Amino acid sequence: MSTAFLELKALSFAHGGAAPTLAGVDLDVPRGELHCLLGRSGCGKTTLLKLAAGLVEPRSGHVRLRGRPPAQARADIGFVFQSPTLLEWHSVLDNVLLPISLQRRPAPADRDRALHLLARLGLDGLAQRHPRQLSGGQQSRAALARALLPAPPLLLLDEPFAALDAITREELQQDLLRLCADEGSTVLFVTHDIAEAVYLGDRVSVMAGGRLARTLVVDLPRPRPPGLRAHGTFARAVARVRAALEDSAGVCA
Ligand SMILES: Nc1ncnc2c1ncn2[C@@H]1O[C@H](COP(=O)(O)OP(=O)(O)OP(=O)(O)O)[C@@H](O)[C@H]1O
Repeated sequence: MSTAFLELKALSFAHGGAAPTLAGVDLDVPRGELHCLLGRSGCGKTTLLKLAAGLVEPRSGHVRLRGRPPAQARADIGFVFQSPTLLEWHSVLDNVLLPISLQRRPAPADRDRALHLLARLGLDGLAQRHPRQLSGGQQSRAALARALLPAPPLLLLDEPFAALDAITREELQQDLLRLCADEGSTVLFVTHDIAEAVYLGDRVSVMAGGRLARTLVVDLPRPRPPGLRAHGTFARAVARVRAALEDSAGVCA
């Protein structure tokens, strides 16, 4: 019996009649883990997240979230895909409340939680603005607040900070770690940034050519101490993951 919270088993997928995009992917993510996926462009990371979210069906193999297929566990999954979109005609607060208001009328407690998350993500005072009145980084924060609002047990994040400057990105990485620790979320996080994967991840999986080439444990303290990025242990962890990524390069088409 598997103890995985999220289980991907012998997962294969192809877009239309094309060659497999994913082939034989096995991954067990335990509850509370922040698991990063790294890999060259086109190796299948987004496709893997879509399978985990139940947005597409595998050709073979299966996904289970606490033993259930994702289609039966939608309420337990929050996601932020690349270039998160907010609804232009809604306020920031209403955008954050969207996962609730799609199901029922938000209660005062939902509103309080939305405002709390916005404040935690540095957006106090912007709740009544419209998305076009926010910077790109603020929009990313609002999209993250929206994904976190229902306190989903599983968060699927596809390069959510890719468009941001380095400092905003580091702030959001810290916010994400704090919020996930508080909420007990399990996270599958796609990134191209090796340092980001090492800073965030309990483990990092390297994808290549539609397969998981290697999974490495990140042996750094939790919570991440201040100044960690300047420390030799961090540089060594980054170098180890970089070497795994370079080793996998020959596998990637
Ligand atoms: N809708 C689609 N129809 C056909 N092929 C697709 C479709 N979406 C993705 N692909 C192909 O599937 C492969 C994997 O795409 P995917 O988006 O999963 O890669 P990725 O690793 O997330 O890439 P990136 O890092 O550039 O976002 C690519 O070769 C891509 O061209």
